[in-house]
Amino acid sequence: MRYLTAGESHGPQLTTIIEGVPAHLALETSDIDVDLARRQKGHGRGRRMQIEKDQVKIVSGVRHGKTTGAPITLIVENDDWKHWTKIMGIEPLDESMSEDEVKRKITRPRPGHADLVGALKYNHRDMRNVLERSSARETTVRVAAGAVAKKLLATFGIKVASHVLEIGGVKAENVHYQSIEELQEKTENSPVRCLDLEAEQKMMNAIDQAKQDGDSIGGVVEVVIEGVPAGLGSYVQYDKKLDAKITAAVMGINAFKGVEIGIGFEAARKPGSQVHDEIIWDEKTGYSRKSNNLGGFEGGMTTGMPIIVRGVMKPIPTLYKPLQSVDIDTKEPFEASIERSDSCAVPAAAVVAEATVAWEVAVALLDKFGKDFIDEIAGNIERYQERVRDF
Ligand SMILES: Cc1cc2nc3c(=O)[nH]c(=O)nc-3n(C[C@H](O)[C@H](O)[C@H](O)COP(=O)(O)O)c2cc1C
Ligand SMILES: C=C(O[C@@H]1CC(C(=O)O)=C[C@@H](OP(=O)(O)O)[C@H]1O)C(=O)O
Repeated sequence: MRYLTAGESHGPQLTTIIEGVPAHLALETSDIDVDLARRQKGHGRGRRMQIEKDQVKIVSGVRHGKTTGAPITLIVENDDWKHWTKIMGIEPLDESMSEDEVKRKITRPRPGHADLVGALKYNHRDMRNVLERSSARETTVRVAAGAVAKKLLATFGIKVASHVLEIGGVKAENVHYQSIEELQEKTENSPVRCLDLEAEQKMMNAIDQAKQDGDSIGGVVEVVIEGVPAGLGSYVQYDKKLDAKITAAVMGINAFKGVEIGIGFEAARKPGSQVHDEIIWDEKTGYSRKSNNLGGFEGGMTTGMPIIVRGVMKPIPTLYKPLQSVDIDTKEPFEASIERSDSCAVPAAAVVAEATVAWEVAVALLDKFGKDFIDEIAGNIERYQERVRDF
C-alpha cells in the first residue's frame, strides 16, 4: 500500500491517491470525515480553522461502500480557496491584478518555516511557491489516508488512539486508562486531547498566554496501537525494521523534531534489568510481557504488546511577536508581522501522528498477511495467531 499527496494550502483542493487497499473493505466518507474533524479541533488553532469544514470526497476505488482493490482517490476542498483565486492562479499572471495583489509576493522568510531554504533550493523569488506546499494544510489528506488505514486495522481488531502528554512545558502526570476505548473517549472530550484534567487546564492557560504574548508553543504527543500481532516488520535488513519506518514517518510530520518508541531516551538512564520486558506465557493469550518499556518492538518487529510512539512538536514558526529576518529583495533586516497563524497545534498534530503510525502498521500488516481481499487476509491472520499462541 502506498500513497502520494498533492495540493496547495490555498489552492482549490488537497488530493491523495492510495494504491493497494485490499478489496471488500467497507469504507464510507464518514469513516474519514470523523478524523478530519478531529484534526481541525484543539485549543490554540488560528482563524483558518474557522473557515474550513473539512469533508472528504471519495472519487475512485470504492463502489457501494466497499473498496474494489483499485486506486482510491480522496479529495478535500479548501473553502479558503475562494479568497485566493487570483493570487494562486494557475494561468500566467493576470493583467487585471491590482498592484496590491501582486505585492502579496512573499520576500520575507519566517525563521523556522521552510521559506528561505525552499526558495534557495528551487530558485523561487516569491516564497509563496514554497509555503503553499510546506504548509501543514497537507496533513488533511495524510489524515484521510490514515483513516483508511485505521478502518483496515479495525477490521482485524487493531485499535488506534492518541493523546497529548505535554504542551509548552506543562506535563500530564495522571495518564492512566483501562482500555483504548476509554482513552479515545476521554481525549475526544478534552480541548487539548489530554487525559490529566489538571494539566489540561494548565496547558490551555499556557496556550492562551503564548497567544497573548504573540508567541507559540510546542509539545509531546503519544500514539497507542493495540491488538497488533507479533512479527510485523523484520530484523533481517535495516530498511525492513518497522520501528524505524514509524519513526521516519512521524518525523515527516510538519514541525516534528523527535520521536521515541516506548520509554525511548529514558532507556539511556536505566539498567537493562529495568528496561527489558520479561516474557510470560499462558494458554489463553500465548506469549506476553510483564511490562512494555520497549513500546511493542524488539528487533524492528512488533512483539504483540501495544505499540507506543511519542513525537515532539516544536513551537509553530509563524509568530505575531517579531523575530529578526532578512528581506530577500532588499537584503534589509526586518521584523515580521503576520496576518494569522495557529499559536499551538499539538492537539491536531496528535491526530496526524495517529494517522501516520496507523498507516505504517497497516502496510506492514498487509506485507505479512496478504494484500488482495479482506477475507483472505483475515484467514491468514487467524491461522498465524493460532500457531504463535501454542508455539
Ligand atoms: C497541524 C499543524 C498545524 C500547523 N500550523 C502552523 C501555522 O499555523 N503556522 C506555522 O507557521 N506553522 C504551522 N505548522 C508547522 C509548519 O507547517 C512547519 O513548521 C513547517 O512546515 C516547517 O517544517 P519543519 O518545522 O518540519 O521544519 C503546523 C504544523 C502542524 C502539524
Ligand atoms: C490550514 C491548516 O493549517 C495551516 C498550517 C500552516 C503552516 O504553515 O503549516 C499555516 C496556517 O495556514 P494559513 O496561513 O492559511 O492560516 C495554518 O492554518 C490546516 O491545518 O488545515
